[in-house]
Amino acid sequence: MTQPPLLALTMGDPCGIGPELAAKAFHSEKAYDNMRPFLVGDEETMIKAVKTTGVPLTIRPIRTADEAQFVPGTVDLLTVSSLDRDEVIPGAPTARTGQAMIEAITRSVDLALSGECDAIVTGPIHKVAMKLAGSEFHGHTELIATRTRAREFAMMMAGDRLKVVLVTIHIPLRQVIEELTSPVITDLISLTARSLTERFGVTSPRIAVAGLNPHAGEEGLFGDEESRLIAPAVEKARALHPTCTISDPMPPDTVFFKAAEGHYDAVVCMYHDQGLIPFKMVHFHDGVNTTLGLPIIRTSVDHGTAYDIAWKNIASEGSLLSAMEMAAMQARNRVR
Ligand SMILES: NC(=O)C1=CN([C@@H]2O[C@H](COP(=O)(O)OP(=O)(O)OC[C@H]3O[C@@H](n4cnc5c(N)ncnc54)[C@H](O)[C@@H]3O)[C@@H](O)[C@H]2O)C=CC1
Ligand SMILES: NCC(=O)COP(=O)(O)O
Repeated sequence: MTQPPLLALTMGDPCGIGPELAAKAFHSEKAYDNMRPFLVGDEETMIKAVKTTGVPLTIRPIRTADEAQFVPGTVDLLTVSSLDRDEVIPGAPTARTGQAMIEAITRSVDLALSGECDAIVTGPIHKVAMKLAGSEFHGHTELIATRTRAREFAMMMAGDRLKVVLVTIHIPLRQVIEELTSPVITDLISLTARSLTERFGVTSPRIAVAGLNPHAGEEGLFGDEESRLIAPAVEKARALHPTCTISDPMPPDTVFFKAAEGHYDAVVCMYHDQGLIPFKMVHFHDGVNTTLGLPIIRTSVDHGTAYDIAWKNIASEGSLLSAMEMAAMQARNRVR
C-alpha cells in the first residue's frame, strides 16, 4: 500500500450524535494522520452538524470516492440522500432519516467490496430507526454480514488494554443458553485466533475463554455448561490452532482484569453484557467495535446514538477517532 488507507465513514443516524462526531473528527488534527477519510452521508445534515459544533469546516460534495481530495478543513462528502434539515430532529427518527442512514452504510459496504475504499468506519445507528426504515436487521453487524455474504462473523470490542469477542450478540438473556453449542464456540475461538493474527498482527494469540456460570460452574455446583460445552470446544480449538494459547473456561469475574493486565490478547465471552460491561468500564471513550470474519474491514464506535445528548455539542469523538485509526491499522496489516 503506497498511499495511506482510504476510509469511508458513515455519518450514522442523523437524529443521534453521529453527524456532530463526524464533524469534530474531520476537524481533528488526527483526521489525516496516515489515513485518507471521506464521509458518506447527507449534505444538509452535515452542514447543520458543522454549524452546531462550530468547527471551521467546509462540506465538499463528491459523486465518487476518487473525487475525494483529503484537504484538512474540508470534508469530502459522498452524498447518498437529500434530507431537509428541518426533518432532522434530535432523538426523533423517521422512516426517511432511517433510510438515509442505511443508504450510507450500504453504499460504503459496496465501495469496500469493489475496492474503491480500503475500510469502512460506521457512525452510531439506532435499532428503532432501522425498524422504522423497514430494515429486517437489528444493526450494522447483521446487515453488513448479509450484504458481504460473510460465512461467519463476530462482534469484537477492541481497545489497547482489552479485547472481547462475543459468542452470542443481540438476543434475550434467556435464549443465550439455547444458542451456546460446542461447534459455535469452537468456531468463534477459531475466528478470534485468525483475526488476531491477520487484522491485529499478533503472531501467537493468547485467548482467554470465559465461563458462563459463577466461578465457571464450580465443578458442576453452579451449572455444567463449562464441562459439557465450553471445555470440549476449547479442546477442539487448541487442536486447530497449535501455536495459540487458549485457556480453559475461566471464572468470568476475574478473567477480564487478567486480560486488561496483559495476560491475554482477547477474551471470548458467552454473551453481550458479559463482555461489554467490563470493556466499556475500561474503554468507553476510546474503544472500537469491529466485525471479524467479513471480506471487508469494518470498524465502528463502541457507543450508541446517545439521543439524550444529540445535537448539543457535548458528545466525545474519542471512540470515532479510535475507530478510524483501527480501520487504517487493519487495512495496513491486511496488505502485509
Ligand atoms: N455502533 C453502533 O451503531 C451502536 C449502536 N447502539 C445503539 O444505539 C442506541 C442507543 O443505545 P444506548 O443503550 O442508549 O447507548 P448509548 O451509547 O447511545 O448511550 C448510553 C449513555 O452513554 C452516553 N454516551 C454515548 N456516547 C457518548 C459519547 N460519544 N460521548 C459522551 N457520552 C456518550 C449517552 O449520553 C448515554 O448516557 C440503541 O439503539 C443501541 O442499540 C449501541 C451501541 C453501538
Ligand atoms: N452493542 C453493540 C451494538 O449494538 C452495535 O451493533 P452494530 O450496529 O455494530 O451491529
